[in-house]
Amino acid sequence: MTPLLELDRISKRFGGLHALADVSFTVACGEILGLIGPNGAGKTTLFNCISGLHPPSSGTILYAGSGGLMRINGRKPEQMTALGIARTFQNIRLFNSLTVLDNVRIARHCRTHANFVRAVLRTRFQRAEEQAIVEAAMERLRFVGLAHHALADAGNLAYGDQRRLEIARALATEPRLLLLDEPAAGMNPRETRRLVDLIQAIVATGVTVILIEHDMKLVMSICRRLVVLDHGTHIAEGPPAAIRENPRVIEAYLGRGAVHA
Ligand SMILES: Nc1ncnc2c1ncn2[C@@H]1O[C@H](COP(=O)(O)OP(=O)(O)OP(=O)(O)O)[C@@H](O)[C@H]1O
Repeated sequence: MTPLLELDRISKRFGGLHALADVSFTVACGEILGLIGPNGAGKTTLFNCISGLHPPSSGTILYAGSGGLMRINGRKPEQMTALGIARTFQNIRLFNSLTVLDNVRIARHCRTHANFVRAVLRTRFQRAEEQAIVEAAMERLRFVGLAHHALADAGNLAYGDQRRLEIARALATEPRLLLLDEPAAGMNPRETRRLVDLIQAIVATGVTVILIEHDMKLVMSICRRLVVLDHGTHIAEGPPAAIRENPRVIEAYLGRGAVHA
């Protein structure tokens, strides 16, 4: 397997709380890796470390760049985005009063060369680039099935559509690694089925995905490999069938005694 991301003994402390303790695992190029664990296990904290929102307290994050694996600890979120790491959030973070198209256009700006002077002067370069941004944004909206809502306010979209808009926005940054934080939360079964198709279509384009999800049916069906966290520690890793039978995982989810019940 060719590694895209390697986490080596990542720890994160908030005061006296060890949200993550020595978490290590590797993500291969092109896979959908499921990251699961009970509430408070440290899953979102790990996404925050990888995406630069909260740098780890210790440990190393390695990411495959053009010259091989490089250490990316401590880079800011916009630098992580420029490296090709994009994410969605557990609580949807859209600009509700902007249109669906504008939400994606804003994200797209990280891949452009616009600057203040060009913007004020409205140079031909600037106008051409703006046009390219709109086209690229529309392409992402078509990809997630939201092109027909392009001019609607984001806040007026149905819940499942808002989640897919978040994904379109992340895709607009041209990621190599996409971190999806509970994308199926609050979705009905039909929306969840569409989400599964969408995630598979994203991976088919060459993007690697790490998926945090509490919907076990979804995770087990879409991921060939799972990593399980509990109380900030890595307790298991492997294919869904083995994880389902793993006594430490059963205990983490159901409590002591469940293993022998
Ligand atoms: N910014 C923060 N400041 C202090 N404590 C935090 C912060 N972020 C997370 N925590 C704590 O770290 C622990 C791990 O939280 P985290 O949100 O990463 O868990 P999770 O596995 O994503 O949970 P859930 O499945 O409920 O979303 C929790 O005890 C949480 O309260």
